[in-house]
Amino acid sequence: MSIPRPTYVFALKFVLFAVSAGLVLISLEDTYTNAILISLAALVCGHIYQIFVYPFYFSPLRHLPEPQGGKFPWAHAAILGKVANGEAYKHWVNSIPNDGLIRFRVLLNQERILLSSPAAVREVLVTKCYDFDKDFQSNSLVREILGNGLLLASGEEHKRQKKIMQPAFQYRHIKDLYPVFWSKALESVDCIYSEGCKLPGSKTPQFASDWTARVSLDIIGLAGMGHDFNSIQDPGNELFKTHKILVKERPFFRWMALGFYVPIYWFFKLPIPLASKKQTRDAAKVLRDVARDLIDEKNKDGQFGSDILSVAMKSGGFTNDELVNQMMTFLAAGHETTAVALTWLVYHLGKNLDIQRKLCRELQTVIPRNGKSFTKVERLSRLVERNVALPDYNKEFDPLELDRLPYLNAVVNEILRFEPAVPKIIRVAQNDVEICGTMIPKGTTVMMSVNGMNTNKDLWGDDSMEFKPERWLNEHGEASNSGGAVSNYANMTFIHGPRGCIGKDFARSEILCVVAAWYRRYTIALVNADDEPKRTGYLSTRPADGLEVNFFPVTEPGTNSNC
Ligand code: HEM
Repeated sequence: MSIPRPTYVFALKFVLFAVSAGLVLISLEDTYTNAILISLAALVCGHIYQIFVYPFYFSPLRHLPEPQGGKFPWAHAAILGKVANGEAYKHWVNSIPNDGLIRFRVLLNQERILLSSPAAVREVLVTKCYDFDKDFQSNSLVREILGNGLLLASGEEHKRQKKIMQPAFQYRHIKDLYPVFWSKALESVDCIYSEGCKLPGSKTPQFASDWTARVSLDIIGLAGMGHDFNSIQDPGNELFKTHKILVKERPFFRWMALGFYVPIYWFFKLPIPLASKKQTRDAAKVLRDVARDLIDEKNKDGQFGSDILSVAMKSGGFTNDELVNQMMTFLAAGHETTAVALTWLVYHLGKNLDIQRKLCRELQTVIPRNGKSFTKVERLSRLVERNVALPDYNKEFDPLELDRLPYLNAVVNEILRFEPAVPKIIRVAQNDVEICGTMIPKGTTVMMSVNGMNTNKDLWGDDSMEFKPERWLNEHGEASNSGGAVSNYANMTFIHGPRGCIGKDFARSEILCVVAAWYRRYTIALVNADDEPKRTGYLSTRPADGLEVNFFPVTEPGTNSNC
């Protein structure tokens, strides 16, 4: 169970103190005016102490390095509000000299800690994981939509749920899902061809984010719960539209951002009719009903597939309501994140056409044009292409082979490092607890900058700010698992420890399949290649304009290959 932050506790104590001081005076002197004046004075003094005295003269965090600026009343929140989600933390981690901890302040000088070293991150995420919990306010708001699933559960309840769900996400099970990932990826290739593929020179661009959302929703629907949302074929269908309402950052979710600075939770609980709140709840109900029907169906006919829901049901560890909560959690945590990662991949390969060509060439050596089996023409064209390994032409293509393609894996690892879909992590100290020898008072909010750590020069080398898949290859062109980083904690994309992303292998394999299918068949060119896209989003950060691209078919390997 999380707790409110120190400032609110402090303010509450002073209100109580002021009111009781007032009551004592009323009973002693019976003069209401004096009593009210003294109560007010106590309140004002308390707040002056908390805002102007404590953070600078008494706080155990006062000696830590701070970013520049930070003027009253907004303090460093003024900077956080001006730049895209997570960008200020990234800058601070990479520019402020520190020993692993940075202090910053938000509205009315409330103190926050930003972690910047592997040792500090390790303490919070691994060795003292349950001394820190997720943010009480945002969790409570999101829990109304998703239920108390794995993402939001705390303490012992979280341990119980993770133990039951873990087997469904182990790689030995994820590899059974490759055919689902691959068939959906191929379906999107065909649909892009009929809806959006352009011959060179024609100009009707597509939005990359639209295709990444469609393909990733179908994959999480089918591989997660055995249900085809059919959004690749039919983006106008009701379920796709409903899911869009849920993941779109409506004002409902923006309240969470405000909650970082002021205690909005209780206000939000008041029965004030807000259109966005109702719309989000209605959309959640539709999806919960779909999940409930699927569970009932599976229970009735006893047919369990290889999807995550079936595996969870077979474990027998969850009630039906808990299963619904888990499905809502996977739909929320597993859709937008992979869609965003894929969109950024399209952007960076659009900026780096040489990387795109190298990837395409690797894919053409092993994947048949139709993604299934090699045709006679392909066999012939490969014979004329020199230095191309000859695949076994009689075999159906097995998507598990993608795991063995070094450049494809390097490109996917690099996009996950360079553009982590979740750029910042928030925790709240549940007790007075030390991080790297500094005492952190109970209730302090602790931030981790995922994109800051992922691009830190000290951890990744001087080229840390470049998009460079080659860092994931050794000198023989074979896969290198660390990407050259000096610590395991340098790569924070899926974080670490007991609360690390359970969908890590699922997401990687899904992205691998979609990228292989798309770049095997298309060159994807940015419409505005010279513009840096504006970033938007509170939970994940994506290109604000949806990223306009053109899909051009690549020619087959042979003397005239265009990739
Ligand atoms: C590129 C894709 C993804 C990224 C970058 C990502 C990242 C993350 C991160 C950073 C967390 C930790 C959040 C926190 O503790 O504050 C997390 C947790 C989680 N993710 Fe993912 N995720 C991805 C894909 C997925 C997928 C595909 C699924 C499910 C199918 C999934 C399910 C979850 C769940 C259930 C948790 C909570 C785990 C726990 O608290 O024990 N994620 N993810």
